[in-house]
Amino acid sequence: MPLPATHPVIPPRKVGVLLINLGTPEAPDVPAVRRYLAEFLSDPRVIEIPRAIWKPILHGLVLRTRPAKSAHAYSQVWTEHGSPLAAITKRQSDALAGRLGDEVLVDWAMRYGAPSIPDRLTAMKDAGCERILLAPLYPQYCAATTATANDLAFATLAGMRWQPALRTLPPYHDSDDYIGALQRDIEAQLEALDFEPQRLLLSYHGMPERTLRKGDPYHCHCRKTARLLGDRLKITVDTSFQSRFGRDKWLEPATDAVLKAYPAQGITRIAIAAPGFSADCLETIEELGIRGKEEFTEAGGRDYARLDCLNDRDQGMQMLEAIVRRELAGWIAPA
Ligand SMILES: C=CC1=C(C)c2cc3[nH]c(cc4nc(cc5[nH]c(cc1n2)c(C)c5CCC(=O)O)C(CCC(=O)O)=C4C)c(C)c3C=C
Ligand SMILES: [Fe+2]
Ligand SMILES: [Fe+2]
Repeated sequence: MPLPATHPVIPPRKVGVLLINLGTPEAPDVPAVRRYLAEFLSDPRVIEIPRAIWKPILHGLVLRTRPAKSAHAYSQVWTEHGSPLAAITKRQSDALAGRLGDEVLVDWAMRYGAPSIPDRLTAMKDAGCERILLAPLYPQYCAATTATANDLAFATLAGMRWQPALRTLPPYHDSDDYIGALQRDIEAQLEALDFEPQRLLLSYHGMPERTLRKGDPYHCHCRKTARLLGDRLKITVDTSFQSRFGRDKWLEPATDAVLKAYPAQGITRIAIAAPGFSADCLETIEELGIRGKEEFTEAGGRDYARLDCLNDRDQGMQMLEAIVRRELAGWIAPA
């Protein structure tokens, strides 16, 4: 029997995968960075201070001073395709779409800024995705990253009449696919260097130390990744935490302190990698690649190499395909 003319069009059923990363400003200038920081630093999952205390600090101090400093940093890493974080996440999404084939619609979104999670989730549902895997690209679980991305996706569904079924990608900090990809990729990058590093420093994004006491597994996940990777690599591995923000005590040791202390211990040739970042971004290219190198060489270090993240290179995409296919089991045919 034909449908009545008033019946809405129902698109053919699809499975969707939404890759999610943190977010980045739309331009390396002060107004765009201020907009980005205002959204990011207003998230109570990121700054866990009572709003009545934090809001005046954010608007009266942080958003008046930090945007200029950060915009200068962003201008040093900006590319013809825009922010490295957004450009690489888009390439990962395109490459994963090619690997998964027509059965799966792959898209990408940012937790802060554009393209937004509500916008992309709504577009996926409109395109017929009745089942969607949310894939926040953070190997180590953290409430300030994984949970807030999932929160916003769930909040988006709260406004939908016909909700898609959702799955979320679990942390993959100890998965064989991830550790193996890092091992092979790091070994290849070390091999290509024109010097032999005495140490490999694994630098993770820091978090306030109290989040560990409150039960966030992030610290333990970072340590486990480092242990599993260290067991497989021939080089001695150290671990540190970067990007301290504010006055509270953060996870230690701090990356800048480790870099400054190495030369006095006779360690003057090092490589540094950031396995917690699935894509290179401000924190890896500028903080580790530019500032970290200055700190190390000013303290007497001689040779310094920043290794790239897995990004959309073969090892990274093989790993992403494997962990995504595992979570899609029962939704798509096995490869
Ligand atoms: C209290 C503040 C912050 C917490 C907590 C935090 C956790 C956290 N962040 C990442 C990943 C990224 N952070 C990036 C930039 C960035 N982070 C903070 C602050 C906190 N992060 C700020 C203020 C900024 C902006 C830049 C600056 O002003 O310094 C980025 C890079 C974004 C880009 O555009 O390139 C990433 C990625 C993780 C994984 C994490 C907790 C585990
Ligand atoms: Fe951060
Ligand atoms: Fe721990």
